[in-house]
Amino acid sequence: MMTVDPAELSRLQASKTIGIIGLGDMGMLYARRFTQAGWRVVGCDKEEHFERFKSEISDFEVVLNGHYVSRKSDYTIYSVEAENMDKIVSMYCSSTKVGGIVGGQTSCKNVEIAAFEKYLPKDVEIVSVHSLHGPKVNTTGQPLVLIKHRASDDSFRFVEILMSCLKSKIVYLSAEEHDKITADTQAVTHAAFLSMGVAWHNTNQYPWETPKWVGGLENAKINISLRIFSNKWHVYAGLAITNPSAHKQILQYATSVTELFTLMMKGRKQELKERMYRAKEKVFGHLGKEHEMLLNDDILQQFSLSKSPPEGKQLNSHLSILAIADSWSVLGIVPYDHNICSTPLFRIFLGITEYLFCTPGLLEECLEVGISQTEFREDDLEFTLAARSWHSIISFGSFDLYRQQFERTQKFFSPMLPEANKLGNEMIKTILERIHEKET
Ligand SMILES: NC(=O)C1=CN([C@@H]2O[C@H](COP(=O)(O)OP(=O)(O)OC[C@H]3O[C@@H](n4cnc5c(N)ncnc54)[C@H](OP(=O)(O)O)[C@@H]3O)[C@@H](O)[C@H]2O)C=CC1
Ligand SMILES: O=C(O)C(=O)Cc1ccc(O)cc1
Repeated sequence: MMTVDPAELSRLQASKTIGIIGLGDMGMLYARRFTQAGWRVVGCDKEEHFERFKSEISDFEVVLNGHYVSRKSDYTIYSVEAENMDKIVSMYCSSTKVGGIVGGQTSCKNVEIAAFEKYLPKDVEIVSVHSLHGPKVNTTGQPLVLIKHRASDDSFRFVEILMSCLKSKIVYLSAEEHDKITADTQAVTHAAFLSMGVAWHNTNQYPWETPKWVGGLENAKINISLRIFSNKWHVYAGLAITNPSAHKQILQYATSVTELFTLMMKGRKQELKERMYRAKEKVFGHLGKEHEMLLNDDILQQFSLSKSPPEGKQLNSHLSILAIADSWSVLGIVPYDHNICSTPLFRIFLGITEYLFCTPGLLEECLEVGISQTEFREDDLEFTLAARSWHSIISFGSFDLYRQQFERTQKFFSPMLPEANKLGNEMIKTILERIHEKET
């Protein structure tokens, strides 16, 4: 954690105003936390929401639109949908205070920085941010990326001091580095869990009601998938569609799923084994004997959505997990290198993959099931189709199709989403505490 001189903090808080454009989940989180820490905050949402926000919010100033925010603020953060970033920046940027600083919270920096460079007056500085967690996660200790794109050291220091109230772990990156890492971590993780959800939907199963999806690994898959479907579609669409590096990762994931499923169907056991052992060596080969695994089946066992979880476990090919290790292997990604900059969902995906590959005998068991049992063929086929369909939608850049596919499955799961969210929060809290213990 950085140290902040109290006198410097008081001087900045007395002289600077922080602006937030977009008072949705993340914008509101920032506005509230900055206000509570003693900063002067001014925010806005869409003009049509002004009266509602004005009557509901009393702890910071709410104004009609982004022009009023920009004129007053020394640091303005755009916290809006990625799809509309270019349009919204073009609307308000010319009102930015002379000599001010501007940044954004969007999950991919490619479009955000391009919009700032295109529309902002040259005297305006650019420092962008990205909190690598959802709005309901405790910010303490979570990664927060800071991007000093066009700014003096003093201006950057001001943003660092402002952000210190979140008690997050600051990670310093360029916009390009940020997008490359988040493509490797977030985008492909979401693609996997979105595909699980669509596959369950297309086979008309609520997995917590089916005796097939039993045990800790299955609980993690179900809870994360439903957690994603309980969020807003635009968050996931934006970070996948607007990030060119993400397209490559998601294509590789869909290709790995297809190729592994084909080997299973054809019964090409030796080829499948060699490929997965190669992936194991490339992704997990560097872990020493003393490496303590983050997750195991027992820890995850307690987080079942089922009212009376069946005993024992059902063997599964775990195609979705085999395919992520294969993708990392083919693309030469060592996921542990990204731990410093990872989201809770990515850490869990890595944790369950590590568990499957590093528990003696478990990988062999999965490969055997994949080759010789037909119990999961239909599910694996639907999963393959879903992974390929998400890849098509993302590579065509269609926000509209993304929304349709997402909301269709969201509706299917809607009766269970509140409960799944509660359980998912508990599961994430437990796992984050475990990560914290391991790190300290
Ligand atoms: N949710 C998450 O887990 C995380 C999200 N992010 C990123 O942060 C950004 C915001 O996400 P999040 O808060 O979740 O999304 P929300 O949809 O909750 O918030 C966006 C807000 O911006 C408003 N808005 C749209 N246009 C304007 C405008 N012209 N002027 C002012 N406000 C406007 C929206 O109104 P309306 O709803 O009416 O369109 C909405 O209230 C996104 O780019 C997302 O990718 C980053 C980290 C985590
Ligand atoms: O942890 C995840 O991957 C999430 O789903 C929450 C999330 C969504 C978007 C972001 O830009 C950062 C975090």
